[in-house]
Amino acid sequence: MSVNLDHIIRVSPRNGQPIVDDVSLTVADGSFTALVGPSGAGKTSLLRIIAGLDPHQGGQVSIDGARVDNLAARERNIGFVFQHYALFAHMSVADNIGFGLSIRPRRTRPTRAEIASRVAELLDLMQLPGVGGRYPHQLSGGQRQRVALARALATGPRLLLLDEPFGALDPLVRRQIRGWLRDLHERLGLTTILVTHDRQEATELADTIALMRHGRIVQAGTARQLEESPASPFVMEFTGDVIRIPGRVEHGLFIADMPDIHAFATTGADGRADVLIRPSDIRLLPERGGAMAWLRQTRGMLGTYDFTTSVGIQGLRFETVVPDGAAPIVVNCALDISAGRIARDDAWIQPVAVTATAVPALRT
Ligand SMILES: Nc1ncnc2c1ncn2[C@@H]1O[C@H](COP(=O)(O)OP(=O)(O)OP(=O)(O)O)[C@@H](O)[C@H]1O
Repeated sequence: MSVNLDHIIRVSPRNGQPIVDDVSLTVADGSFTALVGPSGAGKTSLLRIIAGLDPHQGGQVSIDGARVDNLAARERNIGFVFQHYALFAHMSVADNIGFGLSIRPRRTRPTRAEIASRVAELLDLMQLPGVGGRYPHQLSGGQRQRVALARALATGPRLLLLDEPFGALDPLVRRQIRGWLRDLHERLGLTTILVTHDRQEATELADTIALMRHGRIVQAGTARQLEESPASPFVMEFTGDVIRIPGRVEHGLFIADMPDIHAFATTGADGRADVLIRPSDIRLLPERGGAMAWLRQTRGMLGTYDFTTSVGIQGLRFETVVPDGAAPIVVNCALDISAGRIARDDAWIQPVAVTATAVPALRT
């Protein structure tokens, strides 16, 4: 099932402020999409609008090309699982899973035998054979969430919405469940939208990641696209480790405030600016400055350095490639940060590195 969101707006019923602010997104049939972003970004709200659980004040939601804005949640045939979408404690696992089928109107309701057979099939699919007679409190957290998934899938939806379904599970179980969920998604030909705080989880599971902030989607694409071509400094900081180095652009050069960092050419306009760089893109240049870098630990080709400038400024710690033949303490060194991106006020003034033409560090 494809999902198309067209300029969706939802305002807070409390204060009229936008919660979802002009969001457009296309989710392809059979794809796995992750909605990520900081707390309060509007991820859950967007999911609830798709599910039909919350109203929206502007825009259109279409599923498989047909508008569903006026359809109630149960008419959309969507499966959803929320982190705290508790199972019915007084019902057995089998009754929990079969619940959605058993409350259907008489003319579309399957027989008891058909429901039992569907429940057994789902328990098998969830790798939970033999637990149908147990009660939720007799299951582990991971098992309970799989039962919640089985319940969501019982009516045969082709669209599955998951809101932090594994948020309460311990990291090991969480990782195991990930592989299994992706497999389930493929096998059942589902279209899945997952809300998660966990960047790693989104990267491992999803074909498309939509990063939200302040009710908007700031960038949507593959994990690689977001990491390699972040649309803004916020996206770069959200998608991996970043070091921010303050400085200024002057006459076509970025000049860091800190000494022993080589200035480099930029096309950005003059004024205050920051370089944002992945630590592994920082190059340590022995014999090219007056600073000292102390190798704290190594990991393969990479080393974690503490960098102290020639005027004694400390505090820059980064993991990067250990230069050939470098001693554990590299004296008289400088840094090349020309592989970074230059930002001003949360926007790029130079989103990609201009081919490095680093000039010697200025001693300021
Ligand atoms: N029913 C509501 N009434 C008023 N405000 C709401 C309502 N639902 C959500 N909000 C507000 O909308 C904003 C977005 O909330 P939402 O839960 O969608 O964000 P989120 O990105 O899912 O956050 P989290 O990751 O913490 O779950 C928040 O500021 C929240 O307080």
